[in-house]
Amino acid sequence: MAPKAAKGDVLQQKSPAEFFADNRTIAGFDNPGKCLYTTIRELVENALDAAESISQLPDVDITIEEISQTRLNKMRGVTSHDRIDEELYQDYETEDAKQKRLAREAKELEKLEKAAAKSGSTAAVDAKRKELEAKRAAQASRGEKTFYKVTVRDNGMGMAHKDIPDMLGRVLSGTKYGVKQTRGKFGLGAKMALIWSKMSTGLPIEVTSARRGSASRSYFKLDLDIQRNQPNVHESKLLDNPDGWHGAELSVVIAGSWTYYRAKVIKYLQQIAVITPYAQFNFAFNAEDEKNSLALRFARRTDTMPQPPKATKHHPSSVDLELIKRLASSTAASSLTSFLAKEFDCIPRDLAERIVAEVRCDPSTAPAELTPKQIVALHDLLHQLRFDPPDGGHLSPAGEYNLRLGIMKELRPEMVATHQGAVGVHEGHAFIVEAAVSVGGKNIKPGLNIHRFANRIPLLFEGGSDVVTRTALKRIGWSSYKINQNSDKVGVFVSLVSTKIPFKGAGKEYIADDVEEIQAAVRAAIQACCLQLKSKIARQQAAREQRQRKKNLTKYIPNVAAALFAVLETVAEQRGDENAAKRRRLEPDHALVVNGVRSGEVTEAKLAAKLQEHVEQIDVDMALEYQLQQGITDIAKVDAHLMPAAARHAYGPEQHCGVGVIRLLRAL
Ligand SMILES: Nc1ncnc2c1ncn2[C@@H]1O[C@H](COP(=O)(O)OP(=O)(O)OP(=O)(O)O)[C@@H](O)[C@H]1O
Repeated sequence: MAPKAAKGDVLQQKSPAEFFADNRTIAGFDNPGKCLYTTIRELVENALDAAESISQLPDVDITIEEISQTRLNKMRGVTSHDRIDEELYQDYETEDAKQKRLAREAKELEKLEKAAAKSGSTAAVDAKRKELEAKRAAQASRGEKTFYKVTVRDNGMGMAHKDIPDMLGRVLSGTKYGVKQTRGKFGLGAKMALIWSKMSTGLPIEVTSARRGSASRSYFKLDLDIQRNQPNVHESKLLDNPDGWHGAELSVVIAGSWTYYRAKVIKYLQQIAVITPYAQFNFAFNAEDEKNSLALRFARRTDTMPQPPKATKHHPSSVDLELIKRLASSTAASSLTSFLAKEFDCIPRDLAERIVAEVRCDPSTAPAELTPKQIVALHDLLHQLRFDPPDGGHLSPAGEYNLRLGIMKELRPEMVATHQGAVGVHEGHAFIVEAAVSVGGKNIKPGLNIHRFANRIPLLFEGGSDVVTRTALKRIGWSSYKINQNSDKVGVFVSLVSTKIPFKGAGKEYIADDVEEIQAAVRAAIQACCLQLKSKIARQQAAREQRQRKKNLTKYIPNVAAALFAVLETVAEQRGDENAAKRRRLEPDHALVVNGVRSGEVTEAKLAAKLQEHVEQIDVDMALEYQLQQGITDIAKVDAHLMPAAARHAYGPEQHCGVGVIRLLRAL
């Protein structure tokens, strides 16, 4: 007998919007701070997709306006009242508790001041004072929360007036579901921002948008009916578009935490500037208190934009039963043969005919009339056959040039190497891995600094589980490339592009480490960069060692000269002592030096100068020898011509040095 349903077990259904509202974490909307970060990120990525899809160099303006609870209440038409019963509030403190707290704080401060007097550093005292001040300010604001109006404006393709409500007010709706490399994929991001704004402030989203060449701009104020998963339009109108603007501007008011996520937001902007150096980002944080405001500009560094990604067809080895059914019912092809040739990648007509024969179907069968059994047979067959892999021509990697440029611009490393791997395939989807490894630079910590990108989105969270982090930490023998992974300032940049990135979760925060093909490609790309750096590092190390050796030798010259001169003086003074002279039979060269000391021609200063000259010579000889070892003598022999300063000139004497010959010109 089936178990009886408990009294409360009522069958319920959830709309997708309700599901994601209940499980915000899946989409990267964890706590208020993270929600602020993810909102910015989703809107910025939509802006970039929109500009790139029309081959427009992206201009993205991001503004965050801080809004106090009192101001938010005014916007919502809620009146703020004075408190009637203080004791009801979370921040209520009895007089007794307040006195105790003040005494405790004073004690803590006194202790820190005493320690500071001893150590001479007041840093800890200052930090404590700041903390107490912040606490006092929070108390004075009576636990008021802070809210943020996030506005992102772009110069992209814009949205059609009639589509805006569905695109932004219906979860799981979008234009990026095809087989194409895009930053967005799930049809969720902008709607999650709206859901969060509904949950935290109750305010709708405002959208202004225009398509290219449009005489009007669309304006919408809308929210999302979470239970029904459908847009709820508050206001819509068409405005004039006198300057022919195209793009979109979206504004949401949400709860957040700038203080805790400030660093992450800035890092995200820096990273997106690295991977999209052809975009310009203007960022402004407008605080309630002007002194806390911040403005950043990430200028465009190049007008060279990677070729935009192209939509491609499904690769036959990656399709599932449902997809075949869907394609069969929606295709314009009238026969099974043309269906296979038209709807799938890597199936030319002749192969399509052979497949149809193999599946034992009538080639003229209309795809929509395939029986469930025939579809199962076709599916099984497609997974058994051998097809050419996708060629990757539809992908749009950042390009080594852009990657290098972005890194140079943001980090200014001492050296950087880049590499783009060959096209790989995972579940029928082509992918390309690009990598860069840099050494040195500003604002970079010693050790491995790993930067991850997927479809040109920076990934900042869950790094520990990501394929790039794991590969860099565990699968690369850094020392064999003369890189010290603990003390050198190493930047590792890996960018993966594909029509399907195996993200774990809709929040797109990290890429699984369990896809062998991707793992191997990441490893190979990092290794290729390291190999390029190895010889540069070796050269740099040798030069450094040489400089150090020269420095050490030079340091001892005064002492050695003094000691040597003292010995020579002693020998010179033994002129009259016949027995001593007999005992000390001098080599002719040495006798010359001793005589020089006697005559005053050889002095301590002259000895020091000679030693210095010798050290310089060793330096030059070693440099030459090193170059010979490195086999770069040909480079040293390359002729270099300088423009004479005057039209009439004569050749001067040649100057020979260890590494080359310089012939000077004399103007006549
Ligand atoms: N700035 C914009 N310009 C033009 N179209 C936009 C813009 N923002 C959103 N859209 C449209 O709205 C759709 C839904 O956007 P949304 O952020 O919800 O999902 P997505 O970008 O498709 O996927 P994901 O959830 O992976 O980010 C997009 O597919 C796009 O067509």
